[in-house]
Amino acid sequence: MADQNLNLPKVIMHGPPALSSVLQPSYSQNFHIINPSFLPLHQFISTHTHLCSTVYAMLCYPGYPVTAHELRLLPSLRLVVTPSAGTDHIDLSECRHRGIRVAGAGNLFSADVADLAVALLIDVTMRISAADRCLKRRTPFASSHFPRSFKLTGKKVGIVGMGKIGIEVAHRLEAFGCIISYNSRNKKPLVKYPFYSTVVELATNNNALVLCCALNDQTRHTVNREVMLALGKEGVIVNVARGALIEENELLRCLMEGEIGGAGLDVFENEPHVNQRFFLLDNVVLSPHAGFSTSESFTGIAQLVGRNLEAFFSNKPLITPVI
Ligand SMILES: O=CC(=O)O
Repeated sequence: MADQNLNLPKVIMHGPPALSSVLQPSYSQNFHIINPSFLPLHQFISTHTHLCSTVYAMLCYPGYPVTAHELRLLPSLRLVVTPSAGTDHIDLSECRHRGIRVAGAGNLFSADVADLAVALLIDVTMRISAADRCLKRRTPFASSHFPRSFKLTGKKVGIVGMGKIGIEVAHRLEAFGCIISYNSRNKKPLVKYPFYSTVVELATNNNALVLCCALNDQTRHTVNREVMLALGKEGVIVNVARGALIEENELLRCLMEGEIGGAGLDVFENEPHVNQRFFLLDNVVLSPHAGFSTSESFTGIAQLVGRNLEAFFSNKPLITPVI
């Protein structure tokens, strides 16, 4: 445990052992940080029942589920903070039910994630990573051996999820002369782009799909074989949201059989595991869930997490509330 001062408000970590680095040292001094380190949360709590009975806040991390079970283990818990925009690892309805507040990353990563989405789309359509691999294998002057790339200018791009990230992607792609349309839970009155009420229709009418929506029971596996076939043989899928939005085995099959043109993926269905069949495909560009790991944003999130904890323990409004 990093801090033995039992008079400070207790914050329990639920994530990778290095999760405490998501809090600036200046903030850490204000809290009694409890870090189970390599122990699973439930095991740590069952051997430290007394200590954990007065934990009011949890700092969690995507990939480490905060289910009704974990929440029940901490009877005094009143706040969950995640250093992420996505909250699919947290049982929000149980939090609501128990009156537990939740704070996230707000808009902090939107620009970085949108930049990465556009970078992946450019890379897949212009075959930059594939060309780089080709030259480095010392293939004699690559361009004559190399399959033709595609223009991005003038392409029709459908965005799934027109939230903070989706809108940033749309603005960037407009500068490339792309024609934007979108799908989301509901048509957004303030969004000027054409709306399609299903992802299949969006795919039918576009050359590329960029996935920017939240993962939930309605959106899980929203990109299935029907969507991929509707997108077509030159279609490209970019995913910077959550891996389980796509039926990954179908994606692999469609990529291998040439049913779609390519994919740019920052997220995977079984993270941190990445299906190795992707490594064999030249029409795929991969990134290790890095949309939110710029140095600037890392510094920003370490401050934001601390500010949310401070606000909560001083009875002030959360800075970036989810609920
Ligand atoms: O995946 C990253 C995030 O949800 O912020």
